[in-house]
Amino acid sequence: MSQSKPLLGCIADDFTGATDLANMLVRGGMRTVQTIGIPAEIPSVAADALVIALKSRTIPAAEAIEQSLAALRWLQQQGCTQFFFKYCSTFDSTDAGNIGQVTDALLKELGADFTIACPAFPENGRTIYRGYLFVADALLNESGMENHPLTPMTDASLVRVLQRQTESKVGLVRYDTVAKGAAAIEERFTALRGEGVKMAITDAVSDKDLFTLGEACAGLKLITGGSGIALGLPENFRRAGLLHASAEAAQLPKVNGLSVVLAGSASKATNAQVAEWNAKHPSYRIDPLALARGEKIVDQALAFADQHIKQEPVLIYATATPDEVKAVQKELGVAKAGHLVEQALADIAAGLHQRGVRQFVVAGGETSGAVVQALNVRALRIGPQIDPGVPATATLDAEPIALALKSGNFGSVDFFEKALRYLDGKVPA
Ligand SMILES: Nc1ncnc2c1ncn2[C@@H]1O[C@H](COP(=O)(O)OP(=O)(O)OP(=O)(O)O)[C@@H](O)[C@H]1O
Ligand SMILES: O=C(O)[C@@H](O)C(=O)CO
Repeated sequence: MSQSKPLLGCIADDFTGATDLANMLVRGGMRTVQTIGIPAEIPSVAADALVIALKSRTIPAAEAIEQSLAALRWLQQQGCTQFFFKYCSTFDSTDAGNIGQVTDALLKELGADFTIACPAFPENGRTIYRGYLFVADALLNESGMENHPLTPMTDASLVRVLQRQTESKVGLVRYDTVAKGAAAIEERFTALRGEGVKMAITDAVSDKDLFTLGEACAGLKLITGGSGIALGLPENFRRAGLLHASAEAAQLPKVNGLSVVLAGSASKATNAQVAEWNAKHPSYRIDPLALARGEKIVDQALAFADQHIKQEPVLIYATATPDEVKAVQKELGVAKAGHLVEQALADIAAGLHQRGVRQFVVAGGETSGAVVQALNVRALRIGPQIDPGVPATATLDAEPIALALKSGNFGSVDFFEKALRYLDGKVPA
């Protein structure tokens, strides 16, 4: 893999989340490689951190545990000494899992008795106070996340949400402790351990809090959370003399080819980005009910792309308002609707690749998972940040594909156009 062994081994429960975390680690000076699932062969580039992207957020808990443990064992074999379980900054999960269940399994496998759960990502408006998660000015359950197609978040108390997913005791490190600094946080960890707490939600309202928390986590075998809590981790390795300054900036190879945008996210931000694109550029809308009726939607979408892509990029999307999504789900069921749309976008991505498309902007974590699997992507090099939480990436193949995998609620309203510029190598100085 590299002259030196990787330090941090990360398991992400979806693909956009994985690039979000990888982006954060790269910004912190860690050379980072992201693999799609457990790689069959070891990537041949040097890395201080490895991020394994799973698609385990919404699968049955037993399968998520099995996949996460397999990923952990592979990371241990590569020499990683600290481990990170990355999930969504909006704590996307249901009572059936998988955050609590997977955390329990990872702790047990590592022989560890305590970890934190910190999805805070202030740069993207996610803050935690007294255990309650806010998205910008709204509590999680009033932020639009209560309408998520797969993981509706209807309770903002993360202690309660996590407690429903585990038999282990869940605790809280409150903001007043975090504000006192790393030593006070570590004391609180010890006290919580004494009370039998295995997982503690940690308050954090700013990047400064995340740096402090990161420092306090230096001795933990396992850290769990969003990408924000990774902010402070590179410094721990530097302080220990294990991470050295690297001249390798977040550089990507130039990827030539046609470009498209695929959106299977129904999140608020994606809805706004789709509307912005539609005002100026061509797009094709996938109707999930037509898919369910067996209409040849994939062929129609590809035929539409054929009319445009040699002149300009197109958007192909299933993105819809919460009411429209609910109506489709009522008719088809949540899982079937999600799967039909993901499969269609995956088939469309494969068809577009055959037509010479090499630059893909993809919106939605589940959607990105389906698309990168269809494109046979095995590992990604992480490039410059497009917007907070979303880097430009390129596959590690001889003939690379450029990808921007956008989490549903990330990115400015003009994200699609901006991302296409980045994938084309037009990065502002
Ligand atoms: N019009 C629609 N009707 C029903 N389901 C849809 C529709 N559009 C998209 N979906 C499904 O909704 C789910 C959206 O999940 P996805 O993870 O891709 O986006 P997201 O949740 O916004 O992103 P993230 O997980 O990064 O926050 C997918 O399973 C997708 O297939
Ligand atoms: O943490 C986030 O919000 C994202 O990286 C993500 O996981 C959304 O799917």
